[in-house]
Amino acid sequence: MATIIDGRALAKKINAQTHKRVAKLNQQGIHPGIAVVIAGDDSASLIYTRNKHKKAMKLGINSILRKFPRDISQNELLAEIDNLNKDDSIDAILVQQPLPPQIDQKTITNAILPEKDVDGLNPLNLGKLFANQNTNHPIACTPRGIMRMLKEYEVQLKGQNAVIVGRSILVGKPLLALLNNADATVTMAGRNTRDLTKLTQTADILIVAAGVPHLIGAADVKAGATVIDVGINRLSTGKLTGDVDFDSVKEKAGLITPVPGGVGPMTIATLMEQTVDLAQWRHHG
Ligand SMILES: Nc1nc(=O)c2c([nH]1)NC[C@@H]1CN(c3ccc(C(=O)N[C@@H](CCC(=O)O)C(=O)O)cc3)C=[N+]21
Repeated sequence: MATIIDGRALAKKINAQTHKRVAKLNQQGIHPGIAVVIAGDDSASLIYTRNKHKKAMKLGINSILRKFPRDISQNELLAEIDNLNKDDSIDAILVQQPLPPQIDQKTITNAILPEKDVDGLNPLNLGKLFANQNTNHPIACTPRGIMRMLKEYEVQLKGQNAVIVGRSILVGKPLLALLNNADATVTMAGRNTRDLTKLTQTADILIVAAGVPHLIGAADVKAGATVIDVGINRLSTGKLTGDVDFDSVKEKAGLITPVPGGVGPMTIATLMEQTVDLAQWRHHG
């Protein structure tokens, strides 16, 4: 029976620290602010947006939401980002993914000032991450939150086999760099991977971000492994479920994150923390 990683408890601890940091910055006349831009009505994005907004208010972070219809043009969206880049009250800009098909994700990502890129997706920030530069640069919040959980639960990374299922720019790729920088032996798998089961069975650390409900069952997992479930799937019953069959895998894994209550709250806490980081870096270097 695995130890269940309590993402909510750790997020609470981080949020308390963030709250204190915000109060301190306020005394120096600095008021951290985040802008979230959303186009369309993807359900995961709406959950995220709602939770984020509530949390920001609670921690004293200014939060503005710019919501656009799904038929917004790329130029309109770029103009909005340009305004936020120039707005001195905004430290962090997050453009929700996925974007509607008429909009090129890379063009949008490149338009966000690297100093305000709270998702860490701008090529300059991604480059610093892959180059393992220990300078102040933002890192995608879900991967950073996952690394924080692994640290909290004292999961050894050096020399361990880490398998990431899912190759997205928001989760898989930054995690590849982070785990590699921590001296793990990292394998990236995706929908084209042959014999996924055989590969995941080699994982000491298995991170699943595929967006496929219950993709991973007990037979896919090595006994005692650390299993991190990044999936967030809304079932027709309205229930949230991950990419891992929690009930069976928890009997075999050593450590496991639940959905909800695992990676999700950590992503939000890290987003808040990193918004404050960006405010601090922008004002103090
Ligand atoms: N540019 C961008 N950056 C993102 O980081 C990003 C994104 N776009 N688009 C959407 C996905 C999804 N995502 C979530 C984060 C937290 C919860 C979350 O708070 N989950 C709670 C929710 C529980 C509930 O409300 O029922 C939990 O797992 O316990 C959900 C979803 C971030 N994403």
